[in-house]
Amino acid sequence: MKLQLAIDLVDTQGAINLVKELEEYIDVVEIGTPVVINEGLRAVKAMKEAFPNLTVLADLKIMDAAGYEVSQAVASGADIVTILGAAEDASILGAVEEAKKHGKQILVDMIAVKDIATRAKELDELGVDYICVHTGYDLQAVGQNSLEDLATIKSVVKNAKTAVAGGIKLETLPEVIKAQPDLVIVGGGITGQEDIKAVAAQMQKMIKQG
Ligand SMILES: O=C([C@H](O)CO)[C@H](O)[C@H](O)COP(=O)(O)O
Repeated sequence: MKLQLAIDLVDTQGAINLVKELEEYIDVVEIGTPVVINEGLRAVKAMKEAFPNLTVLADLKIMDAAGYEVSQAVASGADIVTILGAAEDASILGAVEEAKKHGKQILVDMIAVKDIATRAKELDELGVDYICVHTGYDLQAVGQNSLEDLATIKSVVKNAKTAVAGGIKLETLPEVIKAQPDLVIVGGGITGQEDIKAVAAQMQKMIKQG
């Protein structure tokens, strides 16, 4: 099980400053969708240049023109690129093919997918690397989480790794760990805390203990 730090609400320099403090506790750093919208793929490039040994995920949430968009993210230094599970199969295949060409990976974000079990099975067969259940900010605000969906994808997926994101905090991490995803994605549960180092260190410890 690995820990991914999602960085959403700062600029490129703010993101780099966060990783300077937290690098030793995380396995993957995510340049979040709001950062990409504000700063473009330059944020991904700057992160990879600052931390060449860290796995960098570009949270583009691609919906179309997938091969091209993945190619641009990879050229900017992304190791993993996200696409939406609701995208057409042709887009998913385009993303997978482009990523594989460069030895990179695709994470599918299942946000807003209604039939999680059926779509996860299809995506697994399309050869994606990760399938991620995700409660976005807008549904976190009404108290939802993704634990049930995580159990669902774990029961149908044969090859892809599983991931979970959305509102995970230190207090809810034990429940998430119990469900055994391959990747735990945490944003505000670290970046929004007073002592970000202590929280990240504690999360890393708990995740390593599995
Ligand atoms: O993907 C995300 C969201 O849609 C905003 O882009 C977040 O990175 C993801 O939800 C993790 O962040 P937290 O919910 O703050 O843990």
